[in-house]
Amino acid sequence: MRGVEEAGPHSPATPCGCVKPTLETGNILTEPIGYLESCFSAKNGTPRQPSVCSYSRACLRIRKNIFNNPEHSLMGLEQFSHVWILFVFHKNGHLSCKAKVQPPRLNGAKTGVFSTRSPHRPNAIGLTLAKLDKVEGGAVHLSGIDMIHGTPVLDIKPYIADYDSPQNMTEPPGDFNLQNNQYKPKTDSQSDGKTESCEQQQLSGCDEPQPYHSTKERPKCPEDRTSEENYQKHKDTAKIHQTLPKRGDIAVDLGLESRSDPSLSVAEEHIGPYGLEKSFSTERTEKKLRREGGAAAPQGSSAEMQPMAPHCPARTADGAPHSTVPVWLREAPAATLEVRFTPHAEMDLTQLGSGGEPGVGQAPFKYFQSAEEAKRAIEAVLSADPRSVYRRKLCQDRLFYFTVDVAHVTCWFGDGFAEVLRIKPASEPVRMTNPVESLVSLGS
Ligand SMILES: C[S@@+](CC[C@H](N)C(=O)[O-])C[C@H]1O[C@@H](n2cnc3c(N)ncnc32)[C@H](O)[C@@H]1O
Repeated sequence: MRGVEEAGPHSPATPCGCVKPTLETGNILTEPIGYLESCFSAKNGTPRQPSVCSYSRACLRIRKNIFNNPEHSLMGLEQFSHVWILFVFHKNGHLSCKAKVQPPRLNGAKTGVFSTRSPHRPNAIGLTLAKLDKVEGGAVHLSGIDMIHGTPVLDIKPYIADYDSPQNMTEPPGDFNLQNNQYKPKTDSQSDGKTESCEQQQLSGCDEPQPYHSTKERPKCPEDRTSEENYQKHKDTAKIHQTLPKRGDIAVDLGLESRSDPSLSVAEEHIGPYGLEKSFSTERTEKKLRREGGAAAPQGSSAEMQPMAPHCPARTADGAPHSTVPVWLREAPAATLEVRFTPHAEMDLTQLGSGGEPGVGQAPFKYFQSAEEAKRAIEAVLSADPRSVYRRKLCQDRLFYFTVDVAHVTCWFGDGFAEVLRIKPASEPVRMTNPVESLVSLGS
């Protein structure tokens, strides 16, 4: 394969002195196609992934300065159930980012930024798979989102399972290839004098870098290794500690809806983006529940992730390749919390849904259809524990606030639960970002 010429932002000129078009150097000046109107006003309390809360709603209106007739650009989109949303993490606060980050699920341990969904990355671009509820003129109505109000959106693309899910990828028959994570031992004559072990092939094929460090023992080939063995290996190397997970925990780990979520229809499960992992997770859930617990990163440590046995993908029953995730994502320590509402908070919510105190005329919810729906959304957000690792460890007894739709929620966290204390009308309406401020230059 031909190497890609390095033409960074500081070398826009060709050897002959011509200036290369910026697209060729990878520098683009983006112009948001619209600014998201979201039920979440701030980062606090916004789900970490779209799968956390199926009631989280948003609307995106295509701007007229992108297309004179925004509705033309959305023609045909209504035929899709899900869309990819590419957006800018405009509220990151700073442009800097680190090569290693501490994702909340790792409870303080570090891993490479590109193996996470951290908002703090070289180009502050987010990618969310949202449910497309409705296309209305030049606007799209979405649910299951994890972006805050005012988020500049760069693009919408339809989710197409045939293209976007490894389950649906076709492969050359009977051949080893790097995409399918299958190990086929090389003969000596093939090996070129270099050691290309199962582990290397596995590494090249897997989504996540999870090297073995032992050179003495040739690791089992992916298809030989059971997930139980993977777990054992991880347990040995990462000095994990065990906690008994709840069912919902696994769902959140893998970006799944909770099974108790009544909005999850069979059709969505079937065609949805996480269908593959769902069957996968059910099996793992059972295994996980059978044994005593899951792995956890060392509590309170800021250690780097220890090398661990990859979760090696096998294949689905019909022979399609699985996707692979690292053990820390499915065995992470963050548990699903039980969510309670005080009688006072229940009352607040009912009042809010009915338009506020009698005579005050407070507008009811803008995004939720009922107080019941708002309650479910609050439950979903809190059960996934939205606190940062810092807050979880050092400010455990502090009150936690967040705003969803017109509800300003006050709660506190105890051992394994979150309790909603008050729900008041949000005092400040969310202000839209000035579009001019949101022009983002990428790659410079
Ligand atoms: C972990 S990111 C994941 C986003 C996306 N699903 C992805 O994988 O790229 C989601 C978190 O980003 C934060 N966030 C959402 N919108 C943001 C914005 N416009 N600017 C900065 N941070 C944002 C919220 O705290 C939210 O919990």
